[in-house]
Order: sequence, then C-alpha cells, then structure tokens
Amino acid sequence: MAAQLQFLKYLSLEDFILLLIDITLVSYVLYKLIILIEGTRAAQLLKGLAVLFIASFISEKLHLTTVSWILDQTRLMILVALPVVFQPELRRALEQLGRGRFFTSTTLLGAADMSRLINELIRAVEVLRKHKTGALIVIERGTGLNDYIENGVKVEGIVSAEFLVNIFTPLTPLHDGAVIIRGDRVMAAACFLPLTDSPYLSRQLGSRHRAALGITEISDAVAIVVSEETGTVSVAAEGQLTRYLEEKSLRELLEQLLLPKSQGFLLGKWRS
Ligand SMILES: Nc1ncnc2c1ncn2[C@@H]1O[C@H](COP(=O)(O)OP(=O)(O)OP(=O)(O)O)[C@@H](O)[C@H]1O
Repeated sequence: MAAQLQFLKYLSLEDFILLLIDITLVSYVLYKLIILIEGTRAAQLLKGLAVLFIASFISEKLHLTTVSWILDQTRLMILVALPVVFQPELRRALEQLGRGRFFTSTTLLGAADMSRLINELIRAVEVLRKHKTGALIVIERGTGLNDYIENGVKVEGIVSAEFLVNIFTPLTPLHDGAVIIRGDRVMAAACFLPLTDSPYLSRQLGSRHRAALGITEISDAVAIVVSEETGTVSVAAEGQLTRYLEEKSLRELLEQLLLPKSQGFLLGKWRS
C-alpha cells in the first residue's frame, strides 16, 4: 500500500488538489446513486449483476471456456437491457439533476408556512382515519405534476383540514381519486395517478396504495394514504411506502420530508 502511494510524492500541489476533487466527486455520485436505488428493485438487479460479474471472473480464472462465454453474452445482453429496466430510476435521477436551483424560479414556502400546511394535513388525516374514509393526498415538490392536475377536477382552494375531509367524504363528486396540493393550495381533486408495478408491495394493498407509490416513483412528490378498509395511514416518498403511521410518527415523517432544510421550500407562498 505504501509503495502504491509513492506516486503522490511526484504530484504537484495543483495535481493533488485536482485528484482530491476527482475522488470527492466520484464518491459523492456513488453515494447519491446508492441512496437513490436503496430498497428499490434496482438494488436487487444490481446485486444480481454483481453475482454475474463475480461468476464470470471466476469462470475465466478457471478457464471454463463455455461457461464464461455464456456469462459474457448474458452480461452484454443485461447491459443493453439496463436502461430499459432502470428507466424509472434513471428518470428520477435526471429529474433530480434538473431540479437543481439553477433551473428553478419558484417562490419559496418558508418553514412557518410549511408547518401550517403539515398541521392542516394531520388534522385532516386524523378525522379521515377515525371515520375510515379512504383518501389519497399528494404534495407536489420540485417536479411539476401538471399532467395529473389536468386529468382531475381543478379546484385551486386554500388547504384546510375541513376542506380536505369534505373532498374525500364518500358519495360526493370529488371523493374518488387523488388530491394534489401545490404550496398552500389544493390544485385539483379526483386525479388519476400512475400505478406502481412494484412486485414488493403487499398483496393486501390495492390501487390507492399503488397509485401513491406510483406518483412518488416518477416524481419527488410525497403522498399520504388513508385506507378505507383499515383506517391505517401510510406515506409514500421516493418510491417507498411507510405504513402504520400514528399521529406522532406521521408528523415526524412529514416534517422530515417537507420542512425546508435551509433556505426554504420550492413551493408557492401560503396565504393566511
Ligand atoms: N390510479 C389511481 N389514482 C388515484 N386514485 C386511485 C387510483 N386507483 C384507485 N384510486 C382510489 O382508490 C380507490 C380504490 O382503492 P382500493 O380499494 O383498490 O385500494 P386500496 O389500496 O386497497 O385502499 P383501501 O385500503 O382504502 O381499500 C378508488 O376508489 C380511488 O378512489
């Protein structure tokens, strides 16, 4: 190891700094990649791919010509198929890249306003849970959800717990489908969302939960689901579903996901 590090002696300060930047950048990208795919089907696929590479390496070392030829061909096929299989993850990664502040010009929603939004959401969810009223509430973040807002019924009303409960009351015209919130407003109700095709979702969960996961796989939105069957509350974000949330854990999770980390959140301004 010491011998391998000898070359550092011959580097100028400038080269050394460039090397450091290079390594930091690669580590950061790898770290982000791992975070992005952790717990998704992409992680399983990557593990499969790693096994294939190891098997191929061993068979080559042992001169198992036929086995290593087959493994080589399979590897090639998989590499070609990767962009297709990883399409949702790649899309999410590119969207995250494009969502950088560089390209955005949205107004910021500060911590106090976001806290008020979270309070209204929690008040609504507690009523819906108590009455076992099915609900699906999507909170838009950086990725625009206009496509889904447009397939629903435009509302554009200020968010309040009473308003949300009213929308999801059974047999009323807007109760079926999802509500989409942008900033301080319910933009639309009765929206139809894309369903996830994740094989890891429990069989007990039907299309409401699949829709919640689906929208978070193709965007950075956060979706809250209240089950009509059991009254349980779940939150979907980044293609992951967290189930059996009580009031306290729901608040903690929403604050973690929605509260601005530093400068404020990329959403519209709350009006009091
Ligand atoms: N693609 C979709 N987009 C938005 N809402 C949807 C979608 N699919 C189903 N829903 C909503 O979910 C309701 C049906 O829920 P379903 O019983 O299939 O799901 P579930 O996950 O088992 O939920 P629950 O526990 O509430 O029964 C529909 O009446 C509709 O309101």
